[in-house]
Amino acid sequence: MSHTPRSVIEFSDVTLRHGNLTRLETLSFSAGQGEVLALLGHNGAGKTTTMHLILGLLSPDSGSVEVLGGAPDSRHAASLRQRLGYLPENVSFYEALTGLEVLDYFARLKRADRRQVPTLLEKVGLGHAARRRVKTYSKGMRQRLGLAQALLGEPSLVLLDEPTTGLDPAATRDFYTTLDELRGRGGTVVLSSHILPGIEPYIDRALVLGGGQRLALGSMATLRHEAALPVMIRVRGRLTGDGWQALTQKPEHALLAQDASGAELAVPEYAKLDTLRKLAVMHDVTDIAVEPPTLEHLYQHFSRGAHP
Ligand SMILES: Nc1ncnc2c1ncn2[C@@H]1O[C@H](COP(=O)(O)OP(=O)(O)OP(=O)(O)O)[C@@H](O)[C@H]1O
Repeated sequence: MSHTPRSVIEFSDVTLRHGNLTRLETLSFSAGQGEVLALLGHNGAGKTTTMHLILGLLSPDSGSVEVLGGAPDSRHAASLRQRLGYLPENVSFYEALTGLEVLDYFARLKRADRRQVPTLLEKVGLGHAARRRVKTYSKGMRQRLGLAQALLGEPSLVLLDEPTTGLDPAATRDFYTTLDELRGRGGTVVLSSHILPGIEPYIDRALVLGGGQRLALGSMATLRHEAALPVMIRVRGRLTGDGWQALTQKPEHALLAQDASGAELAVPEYAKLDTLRKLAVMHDVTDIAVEPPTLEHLYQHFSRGAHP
């Protein structure tokens, strides 16, 4: 029997203005239990505003926001705070405290079990630096401490604003592995990111915002289907035969580059298999690689022309 995940976040036609400025306009989306949703958008697109509405720090002018079964700007806020973790965009801590002391302080604030503090520091790779003062931490170490803070109390929902800023590639991978664990135990994650390469395997859906509006929402498969961008086919070999000439002259094929070692063809999805079949039997073809549009391509496609 198929199981529909419970909705953890529900935005219905949310509009928020500030004077003449529209920060969000009729934004609707939901996020389910155990889902990782990425918020993507240029500077000023409305990502942080969306997070602040989820946190109850802002209230919509019209429309409604529901988080874990209630409005976050209502009396529901107190119980919500216990079940929610948040890593703000610019994280800062008391410099004179050690990592252990900082996290212990936040555990007390959040009324979370303080015994989990050393384990969390280990989990984010700060075990060795737990007793060092935060002022000696690098940017990446501060970011890891911020993540540990957001994970205190096993939250049902975690909001992460630009979480991988300042992290090196290994730390970014560790970070996403931690998110996978969270998702594995049914936690919901909403993260905003400018750093697109590499995040595809870890997110379930992406919400592309522009000028406070929803420009696209869906899984990679849905976004690829909607964008209908061509697939890139890289062919290796000395491509001179009649078959190759005929293929590149097809109106739906775009020959992007060609030299003595090979060529790049952009082909619509519907023509992909037919093209591959033809390439596979050509004697001058020695290798074929197929690259579907990446999240970065899709993001560029959907946010083209969007104003902040
Ligand atoms: N405190 C504020 N008062 C008034 N307007 C604001 C405030 N904060 C943000 N805005 C405006 O709201 C809109 C959305 O901003 P928001 O910070 O949500 O964007 P963002 O997508 O998070 O951008 P960034 O990638 O730069 O963090 C922008 O037009 C911005 O100028």
